[in-house]
Amino acid sequence: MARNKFDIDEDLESPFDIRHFRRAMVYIRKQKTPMLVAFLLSALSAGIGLSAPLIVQHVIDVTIPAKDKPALLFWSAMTLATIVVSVILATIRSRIMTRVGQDIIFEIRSDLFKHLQQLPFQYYDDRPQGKILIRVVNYVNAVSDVLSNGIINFILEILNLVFIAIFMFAVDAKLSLVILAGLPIFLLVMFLLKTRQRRAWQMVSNKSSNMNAYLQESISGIRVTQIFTREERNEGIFTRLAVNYRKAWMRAMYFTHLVPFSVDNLATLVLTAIFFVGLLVMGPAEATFGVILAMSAYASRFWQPILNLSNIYNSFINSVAYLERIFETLDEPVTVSDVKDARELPPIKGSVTFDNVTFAYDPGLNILENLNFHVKAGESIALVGPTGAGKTTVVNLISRFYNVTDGAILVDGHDIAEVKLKSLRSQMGIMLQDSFIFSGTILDNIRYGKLDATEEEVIAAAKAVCADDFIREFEQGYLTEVNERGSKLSQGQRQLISFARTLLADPRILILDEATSSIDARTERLLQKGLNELLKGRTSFIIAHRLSTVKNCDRILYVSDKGIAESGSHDELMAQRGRYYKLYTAQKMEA
Ligand SMILES: Nc1ncnc2c1ncn2[C@@H]1O[C@H](COP(=O)(O)OP(=O)(O)OP(=O)(O)O)[C@@H](O)[C@H]1O
Repeated sequence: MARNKFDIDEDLESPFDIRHFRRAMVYIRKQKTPMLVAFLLSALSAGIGLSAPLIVQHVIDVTIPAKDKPALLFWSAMTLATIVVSVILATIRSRIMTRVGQDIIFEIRSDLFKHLQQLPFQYYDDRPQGKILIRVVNYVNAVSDVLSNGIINFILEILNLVFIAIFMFAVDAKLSLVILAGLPIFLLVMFLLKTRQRRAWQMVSNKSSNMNAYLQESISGIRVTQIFTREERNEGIFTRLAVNYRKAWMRAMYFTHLVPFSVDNLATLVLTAIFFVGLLVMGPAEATFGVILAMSAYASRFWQPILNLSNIYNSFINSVAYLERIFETLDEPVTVSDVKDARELPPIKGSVTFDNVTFAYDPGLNILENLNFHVKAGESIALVGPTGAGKTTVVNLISRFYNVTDGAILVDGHDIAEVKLKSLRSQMGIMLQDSFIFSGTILDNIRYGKLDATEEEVIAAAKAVCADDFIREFEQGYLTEVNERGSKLSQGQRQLISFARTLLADPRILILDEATSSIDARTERLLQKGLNELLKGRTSFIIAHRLSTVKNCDRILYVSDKGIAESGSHDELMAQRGRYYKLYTAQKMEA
């Protein structure tokens, strides 16, 4: 059951939960030295920057009236120096923090990727891939700034505010009170606007996630879309998602623009109040031109840190939701993993026993019930039966892609739930229905599971599965680049390549799920010969709908009704005249 379809919004308005930030401290702590350096540089740069209005006031009120040219030159040079030093310090800080932000992103993303690689099939069965991608890419990007710059900026803006207040009061206390009088109105406007702005941006994030999920699904399914000429309808769905995104974006931008607009207006109001109080109430003796100018400069600077603090607060709140999603992914239990005292599975001979195995993907809906069978090492077993009967499920359980709900599966007498997964899967060769091809060369693809295989070994495996001929027909042969999913290759060629990949690993147990379904009859006959050689001495489970390909197996299991309805060799089952017999004769007649 998909928990989150492409058109279902995620809940991004989480209550502020300090635990997420505490957990994020693991990443931040590693960066504490560069962050401390950046903080000191910023504090220094801000302090130097704040002294400029004081210099201006001194020059206007003292130096110019005294016509003191050397002092004027000195203060001009000082002003220039404050600007240059501030810019240099700010640049260094920005470089350091960009690095810190990227390092944090790198760490979180690596942890996510590592975890995603371990998550069981079940996790991927349950959610759209696009939404997983968004977590790894967008959400991590979104939190990096808060985790790196957010904390430093938060402290800096508070310090900035305190310093501005000190400088302001040092110039004139009365006019400073005028500025402070605007504060309650400013805070109220901020509170009202910022909450809406934050929600609006969360909506943007949600709509972008939905669009991404649908886009991903559409790209994966493009062939089916075109076959069924669903393009127009899909465009309709995409348009709806894109329109929702645009609406959300427009609304978010409306608030984003409204904030500085309101701040500017408020700042102008306060400035007017300064002029009014300074000129009309205090008079020119007390409120000199220099004082008015310096106070105007501080007044306009005073709102910026408050505005920045409210931005930081909003980012913190948003990040909580993103962090929650990131940590939720990291906390997703690896349900199929090594148990506490898991043993290494020694080199196996290849016997397999299903001991009263019951299995359900979704609780209560058993796909297999009390399944019992024993396969001797070296035996070749065919699993046949109607669509959806559970054949793939049986082989997925042998490789422990899912845990059994009840009972046990034994390989050479070892319960597979108690041995190390790696030691189990490395002795198995599994060829799934979907023969996935990765981007890279054909050689890389065959070598995928055995990186140290020599070129000769790769070629030998390809020859064994009759893939060598068609590979050599490509201009670049084994070095031909194939793209992800192998769209340059035919379905049969993809199957042959993944066949070679499976065999190269020289497994003791071989699982072939519809491995030859797309291969033409002539190649299949050739393949069968090679295969018979290769299967010798190995235990094999072969799922095939084309019964002609499995009739030579030692034993055929007819899977149906949550269990095995018939079991025996081809001849035995034909003699029984049961379900296998019916299926076989029906196929024979069709042929
Ligand atoms: N990931 C999953 N989550 C929930 N149910 C599943 C999942 N995979 C398969 N099923 C269900 O389990 C049953 C058995 O599926 P399975 O793929 O094992 O059948 P099969 O015999 O291999 O079919 P086919 O011949 O079509 O490949 C089906 O009813 C299917 O709907």
